[in-house]
Amino acid sequence: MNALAATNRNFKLAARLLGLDSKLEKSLLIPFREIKVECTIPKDDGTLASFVGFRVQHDNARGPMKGGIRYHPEVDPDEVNALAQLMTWKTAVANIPYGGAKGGIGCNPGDLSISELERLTRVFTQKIHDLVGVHTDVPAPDMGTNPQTMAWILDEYSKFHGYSPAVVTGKPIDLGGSLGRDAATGRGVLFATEALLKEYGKTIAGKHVVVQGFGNVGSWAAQLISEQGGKIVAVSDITGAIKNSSGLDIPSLLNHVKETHGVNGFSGGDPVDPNSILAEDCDILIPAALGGVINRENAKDIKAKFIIEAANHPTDPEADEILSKKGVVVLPDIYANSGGVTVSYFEWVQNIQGFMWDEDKVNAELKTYMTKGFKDVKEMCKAHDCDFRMGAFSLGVNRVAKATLLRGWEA
Ligand SMILES: NC(=O)C1=CN([C@@H]2O[C@H](COP(=O)(O)OP(=O)(O)OC[C@H]3O[C@@H](n4cnc5c(N)ncnc54)[C@H](O)[C@@H]3O)[C@@H](O)[C@H]2O)C=CC1
Ligand SMILES: O=C(O)CCC(=O)C(=O)O
Repeated sequence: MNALAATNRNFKLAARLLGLDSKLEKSLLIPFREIKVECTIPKDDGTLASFVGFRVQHDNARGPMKGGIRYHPEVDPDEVNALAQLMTWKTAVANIPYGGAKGGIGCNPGDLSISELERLTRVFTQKIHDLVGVHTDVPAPDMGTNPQTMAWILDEYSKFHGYSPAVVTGKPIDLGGSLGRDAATGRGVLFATEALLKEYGKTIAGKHVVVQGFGNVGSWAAQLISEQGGKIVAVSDITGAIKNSSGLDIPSLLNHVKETHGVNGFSGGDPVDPNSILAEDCDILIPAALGGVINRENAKDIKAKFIIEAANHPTDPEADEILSKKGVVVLPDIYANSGGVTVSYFEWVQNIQGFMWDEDKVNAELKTYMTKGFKDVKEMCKAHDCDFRMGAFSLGVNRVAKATLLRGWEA
């Protein structure tokens, strides 16, 4: 099932659980605006290269639309639509005053030089600058983008609208970025995991953990979980996969990745087939890379008792059914990876106030939001006798539906 069909399916199940009026259901499903732009740049060798960029603004009932920008060869309109919709429910689950959006450019950032990436980012920003803004739509990093990408967007946007640091989040600290944003999604994954395990009378100490994806989210999650005594027994990224059943030395692995740009070849572990990493023996599985990786083909092989969705839409609905029958507990993306957008919200608030928080305050506030989010999701699970995915979807959809009804439709 593609990402959009899967996300629509989960939304519709939640809408039924809540007994939403069918007209309201339809209006919540249709995106507010879909933008598709052509971005042509001169490459370093003087030839031209054309790319397609997207920004889907899904819903703004609860506030400015918010969500990352992804640079990846597989970016397509359906996927961006699904990811934008997920942002709407995610910001509502986190209870931060935003709607949802997502963007992307179909490109392989690894094939482009820094100056080509800068030109591409600037052309994309020129094409969308009048449709984003501090109080309309606030982009942030996602797969393949980073604080430098946000700095270029900020600079290009500011040429048209005056200096506007709050138009993007996930910026470099020197340009008004928030302390703690870099680690925030991974730290949120740690807090979510702790909250879930507590529910089962367990802690992270000694748990065997597998992480798929070792970029911003996966590497921070692995580092913070290992600092709490969790054993990271296997990790993978685009370059390969490694395992060590006594636990990988994460600080050494981080150094290796800094030097070689991938986990492949790390001497503190044995190479393993990246295609079988999800089936490695562990207590906790953390997908932190692409969507749709847990599907009807491989769900039966998963040995983890808990899956914490650090990636967006890593689990297909057909896999959800198989996992549920196996008794595997899945903590869904729209709660589990909401730490990133939550600290993006703190960054936006700091920019608007012209004030900077220290990192301890950022991390403490993040913990408060993640803990409250878990409690709210759990209450929905209890009220509707459903799993965590439906608990989170019904919580998010209900909050957006309430805001939509309060604002009304009168023209
Ligand atoms: N950056 C953020 O704040 C947030 C990111 N996410 C989600 O987390 C996931 C990861 O995002 P980031 O860490 O920001 O991206 P990133 O670009 O920093 O890292 C992506 C990682 O995935 C790996 N990867 C790519 N294809 C792979 C494959 N086929 N198998 C295994 N690994 C593969 C890459 O090598 C890299 O290690 C995405 O699904 C993203 O949407 C969710 C919430 C916030
Ligand atoms: O930090 C943000 O605004 C958005 C992060 C994001 O794209 C996500 O949560 O999937």
